[in-house]
Amino acid sequence: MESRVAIIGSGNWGSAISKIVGSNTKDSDVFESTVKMWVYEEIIDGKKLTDIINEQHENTKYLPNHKLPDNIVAIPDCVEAAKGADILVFVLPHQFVYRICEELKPVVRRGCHAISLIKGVDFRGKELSLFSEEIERILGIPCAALSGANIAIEVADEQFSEATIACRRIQEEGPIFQALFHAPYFDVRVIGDISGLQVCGALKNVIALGAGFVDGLGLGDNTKAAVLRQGLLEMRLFGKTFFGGVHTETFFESCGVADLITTCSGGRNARVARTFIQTSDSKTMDELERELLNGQKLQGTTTAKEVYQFLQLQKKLDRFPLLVAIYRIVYEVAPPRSIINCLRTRQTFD
Ligand SMILES: NC(=O)C1=CN([C@@H]2O[C@H](COP(=O)(O)OP(=O)(O)OC[C@H]3O[C@@H](n4cnc5c(N)ncnc54)[C@H](O)[C@@H]3O)[C@@H](O)[C@H]2O)C=CC1
Ligand SMILES: O=C(CO)COP(=O)(O)O
Repeated sequence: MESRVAIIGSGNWGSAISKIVGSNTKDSDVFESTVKMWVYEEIIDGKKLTDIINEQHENTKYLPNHKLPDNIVAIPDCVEAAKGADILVFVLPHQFVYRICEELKPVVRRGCHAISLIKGVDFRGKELSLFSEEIERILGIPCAALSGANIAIEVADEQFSEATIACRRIQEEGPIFQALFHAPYFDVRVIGDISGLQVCGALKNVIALGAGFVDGLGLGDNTKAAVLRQGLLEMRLFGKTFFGGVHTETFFESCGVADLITTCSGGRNARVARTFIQTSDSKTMDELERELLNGQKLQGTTTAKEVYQFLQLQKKLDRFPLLVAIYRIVYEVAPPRSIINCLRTRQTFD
């Protein structure tokens, strides 16, 4: 029997990936053609976003000027979208995942598989977990993860990108997820390191804030490269310290260094962080996110806070100087140039 796919989320990345998923399920022997996509309902110019997507086949708010395949069907109720699915694709800003999973719990059927495209960590209380773990825990189904150097608009424009999928049973699940996500312009490699892949996806968003600060300060590429180098080291240390089975090789996949580079150059986190430094009227990152992103969500700011609080609890702040410096610039009005101090190997006084 063909597998039924549902996409949970329809923002900038959710809409871009729905182009690939819709095209791969259409006329497939493996997947049912129709893909239900949960859309957080909004009214755009007096019309429901779900109606716009279903009539115009375009998400005019989150991915304007890109046609979605007509077998992608927008559904405003997440329970309705997920009911009966064999594969659930989670692609929503990380702050909303927990609530949605709780809503889906009663309808997710046994034998269903999930894959998380979310970049972030879950920190509530004392435990820090990855979203594949949270989805598995709440819904009781296995969850893989996809991450890579994938600025949504470039993927939607069909510019060549690589991506990494991590799953536990590579032989069994790998080909299914490849069939769902691989495209001539979206080249997917499958690995086994689920934790490493997600640590990369979460932390690179924080490092990208640092890269944005460097841009905003008018510093050059050498300084930015220093931020990326230190960032990559802290990403690896974080993964190896707090999660089992994290491999150094993962940091050389698309989900690792490649995503770090792309996010630090063209991503939203870097862009908003740059403006944060350059604006003269001391706006907060949250204010700038609302002003600049038209409803899209920054993941780096919340992740910076979650990671900082976790490291504080673990008494390991001193081992992650760059992550700490970025947190303090965003939340404790530390001078932006303090980012340089944490890159120095010897104390100097400017
Ligand atoms: N945009 C990109 O280039 C990429 C994003 N990602 C990751 O994918 C995940 C999803 O990101 P995007 O699709 O870009 O989302 P987005 O940044 O476009 O976020 C907006 C989405 O959040 C929804 N939303 C707003 N308020 C909500 C609420 N109260 N409850 C539930 N949903 C609500 C909106 O309807 C919209 O679908 C994130 O973890 C992100 O890091 C990964 C690769 C690329
Ligand atoms: O994850 C991304 C690219 O791979 C997108 O990064 P931003 O959220 O900073 O735009």
